[in-house]
Amino acid sequence: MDTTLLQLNHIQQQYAGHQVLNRLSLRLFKGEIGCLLGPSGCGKTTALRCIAGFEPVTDGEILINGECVSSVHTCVPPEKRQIGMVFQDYALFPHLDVSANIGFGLHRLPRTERKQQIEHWLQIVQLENAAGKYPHELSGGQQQRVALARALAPRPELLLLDEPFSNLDVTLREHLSLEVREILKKQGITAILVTHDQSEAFAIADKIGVMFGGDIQQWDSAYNLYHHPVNRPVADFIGQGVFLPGNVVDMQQIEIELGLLKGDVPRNCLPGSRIDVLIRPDDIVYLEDSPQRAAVINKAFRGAEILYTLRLASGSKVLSLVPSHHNHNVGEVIGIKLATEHIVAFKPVD
Ligand SMILES: Nc1ncnc2c1ncn2[C@@H]1O[C@H](COP(=O)(O)OP(=O)(O)OP(=O)(O)O)[C@@H](O)[C@H]1O
Repeated sequence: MDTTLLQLNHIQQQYAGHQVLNRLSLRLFKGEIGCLLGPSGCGKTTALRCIAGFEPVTDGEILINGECVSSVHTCVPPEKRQIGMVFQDYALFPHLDVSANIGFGLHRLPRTERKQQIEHWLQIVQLENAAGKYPHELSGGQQQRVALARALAPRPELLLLDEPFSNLDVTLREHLSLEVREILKKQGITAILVTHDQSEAFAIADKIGVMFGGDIQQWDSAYNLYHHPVNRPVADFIGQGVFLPGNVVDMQQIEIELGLLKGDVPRNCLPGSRIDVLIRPDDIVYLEDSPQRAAVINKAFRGAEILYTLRLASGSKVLSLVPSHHNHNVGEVIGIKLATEHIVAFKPVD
């Protein structure tokens, strides 16, 4: 059975009367990697600071391993929470070499054991050859691996990562987030990450909480956030796509310009009513001889694929992700086919 390691129950936090966290709740199981994802200012860092114990909560409670560490009455100090932290700016000690940085939180261990632990973590983050180097002699990615090893060496119950890869370039960011996921999974570490970068969240997390206005709109796997968003703000925020107008035929069918979609129609929409249907770039496939035609109005080369922006007969625009050997020019008219597997649709906004 899954054991809950971290639980936030309706936590609230305000700065000078401004409500920053608004009854935020989540549950993270032991060994799971969670992520708070949302636009700037939605309260991600504040939530992380509350979990760490740097900020008190003004209502609700935070439990770690079933023990209340934050409530209106309690705020267990950060050093007593068995939490490790990795920050955006690495925050390494500049006057200590890599080994000493990693060993910083291990001063209570006997000297030999401390040395063994440092070697163990150097190996895990693949920095055996950089043990005697100083932070300024390392690349950004290497510095962040030292920060990770330093945070993990004292074996915290929970690791908190605040935008840990945002100072790195895109390629390294993707590579390091996969590497960090592998390390955390192998070591069975429970972690929670804060980011506004979706691809980072998708690469590293088991569960992602999409935050707006101090609350989590949906706490779910990347797959479900993309394919089954619970509301329009989540659908808009996650991935790419456009909304096309449709008509509800019955509770299993919606008619849109591109044809008939089959699947569950939201219960609050009646047959005959208007509805907005989310069409993702992977819902429109290239089909050379299709009677359904669309004009290429923009294209973005992505390597294996090209993301086309297409104009339909009605003038509506859709996106389509097409294998890049189908290379068409702006202005060309191409054949497409609708290939949705389920319906994501919402009542039109008034
Ligand atoms: N110490 C503070 N005093 C007053 N207001 C604050 C303080 N810290 C944060 N805020 C406000 O709280 C809100 C949430 O900030 P927070 O840093 O948690 O957001 P965030 O989602 O992490 O944003 P970002 O992605 O830009 O870091 C913002 O409106 C911010 O201005």
